[in-house]
Amino acid sequence: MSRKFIVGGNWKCNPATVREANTLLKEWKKALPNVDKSKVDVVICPPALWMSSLNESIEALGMSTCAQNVGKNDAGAFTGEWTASNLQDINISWTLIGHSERRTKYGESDADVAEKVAKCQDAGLNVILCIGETLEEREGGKTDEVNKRQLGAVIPKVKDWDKIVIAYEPVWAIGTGKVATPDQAEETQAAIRAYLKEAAGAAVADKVRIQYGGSVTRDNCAELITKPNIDGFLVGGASLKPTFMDIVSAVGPSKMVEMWPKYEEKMKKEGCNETAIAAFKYNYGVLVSGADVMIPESKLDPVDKLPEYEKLKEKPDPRLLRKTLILKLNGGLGTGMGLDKAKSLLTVTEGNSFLDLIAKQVANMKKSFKTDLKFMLMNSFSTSQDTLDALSKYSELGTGSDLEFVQNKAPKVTASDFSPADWSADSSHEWCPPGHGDLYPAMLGSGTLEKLLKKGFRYMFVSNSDNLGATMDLKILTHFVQSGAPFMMEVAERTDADKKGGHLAKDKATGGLLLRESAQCPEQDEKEFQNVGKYKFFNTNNLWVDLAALKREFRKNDGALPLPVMKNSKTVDPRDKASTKVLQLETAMGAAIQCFEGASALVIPRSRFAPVKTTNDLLALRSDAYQLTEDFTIVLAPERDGVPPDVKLDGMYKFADAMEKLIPNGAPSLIGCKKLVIEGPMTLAKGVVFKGTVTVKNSGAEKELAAGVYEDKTVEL
Ligand SMILES: O=C(CO)COP(=O)(O)O
Repeated sequence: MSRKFIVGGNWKCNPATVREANTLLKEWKKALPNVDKSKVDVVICPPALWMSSLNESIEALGMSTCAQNVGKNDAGAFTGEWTASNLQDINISWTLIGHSERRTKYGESDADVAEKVAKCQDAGLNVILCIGETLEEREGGKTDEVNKRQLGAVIPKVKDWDKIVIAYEPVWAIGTGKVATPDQAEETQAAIRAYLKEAAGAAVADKVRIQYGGSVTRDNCAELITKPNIDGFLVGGASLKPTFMDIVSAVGPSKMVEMWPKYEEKMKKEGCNETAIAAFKYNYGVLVSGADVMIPESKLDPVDKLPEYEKLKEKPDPRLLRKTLILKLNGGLGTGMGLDKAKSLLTVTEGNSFLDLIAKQVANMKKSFKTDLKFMLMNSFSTSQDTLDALSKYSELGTGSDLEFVQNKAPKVTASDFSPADWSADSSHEWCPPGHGDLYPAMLGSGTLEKLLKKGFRYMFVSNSDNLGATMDLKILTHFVQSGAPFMMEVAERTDADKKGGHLAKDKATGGLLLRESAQCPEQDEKEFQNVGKYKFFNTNNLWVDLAALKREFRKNDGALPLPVMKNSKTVDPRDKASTKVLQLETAMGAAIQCFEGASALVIPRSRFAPVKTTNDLLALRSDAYQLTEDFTIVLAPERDGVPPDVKLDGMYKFADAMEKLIPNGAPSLIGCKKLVIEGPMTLAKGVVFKGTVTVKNSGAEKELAAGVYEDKTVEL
């Protein structure tokens, strides 16, 4: 049977004045003018003194007023008490009974609670009966026993079960910010229902609603409410905020309840594993909860000092290499550069693709460290085959599941109603890769994490395959391991050119490190976001992860890492702008820094960060401004003094094949070039040398720029 949801707001002895209470009700009215009573009951428990005066406004919102307590007595000489009938008399038809604060702070026994319930039954009052175990009891394995005892005392007094709601509130979760995990709450509430069945019969067990209470917020409610034995919430602290209405909305006409079964079925049919499903469910839950993904300035402190690569003192320990995996993220298609295959197949320099260079780097590292380094790739469903083919000539790298694991797929979400996107013309368009934050669930779900740990691997160095500066560095590995940090991010100093990208910061509340991406910055804080003097560091996506700590985090969070979720608006068929609007839910792997307590960061030289995002980067890389070293890394020529040339190609060269046509004879010399701007159709002859700041323009038909030295000038062809 389906039970109607019920959400309670237990204000306890708050707020300070009745005026504030009225203001809160007005805020709620703005946020959600009227609750859909057919879907959810909402009861509000103000301090007793205000019940009468607030009742009308509460009812006007489609909610009911609920007392926080009631006497076990009838009318008479009971100073300070009120009776169940008194409540009925002032049109209050609900009360809480047995809240843990009444039990622990005012000595209410199971017998007192039972007597109160009996009085309410006689008066026809609805009761929310609160039960739950203390931390000590949970840790002593007594959770179910305590709940049974508290509930068992009441069962003989109940004649009308329609007037009873149970609120399971683990005492350790009340007001602590420590919410029970959805699985913990579900497991306990299922046991409560099983006991009800045993003691009061199947019909009762089936219809009685069981709320969960204890640090419920709008951020965690969407996930909890998907559990079959959680029929709503009893909310304390979060019910004193305007955003309490987000909890009501998440529970009432819940998209999660309505849509999740469809997603689950779709993902199962597609063969997605449990971890992939759990990861998407978390992301979808965040979407439908309407949780605020913004990180305002007021919540942040800047990070001023960090350890620096040049100052590391640890003595490099080569033994650690045998416990370390080098992982390259290779899920990206080079769509931005007009490719429909893995971006890493692009030729970078001297006939080598990114993959060739990576393979040669690894072979070289094995030689120089005299160790058999473990190397793997995370591919996506669209890059796997091409990549394995391209790497087959480097058999010493490994093959099959020893060489790769494949990123998960996630369903696209219809933007208008959050239903699973449907595109029968080509159902492959209904799926998308869920961002590189999927690294963690993909490692877990593919069994790779477990396999590596079993084989004695403990650490992972992960970087993007288009960052050829990201090589294994024993000094960094040793520093990471000896620091004992579970997670470490290589960061570089932001310059004006990086001000639009994300930055590292400290969470004011916890002191922990986090990343703020531009999509997470409220508009009014944009100036501070771009202040590179204040927020000095950016994430290079070269990350170091303790695999044992990763496994612990998964365990702690029910098999999903709670990474910030980004909504990417697209059309279901990316090439058909008129097709259905969809949202792609993505996470970023660097954001995991906030999930690990004690995570750290290291400032590295720019040479470890040389990504190729555009054909501008590619042209520069192909030129003599960069050199290919003996260990197959690409570094800036020493003459450049650490500063890459600033190349701005016309939009017509955005795609790699167009850029190839611009330089049919190879890249021009850029070793002495500060800035190069190319505008209009042209080709560069063999032997073109740019120096200083040069602009080349052509507005007519394609022309060739003749060989020669061009220095600090604008050339019109
Ligand atoms: O006691 C509670 C509700 O009755 C829960 O309080 P919190 O939501 O503040 O943890």
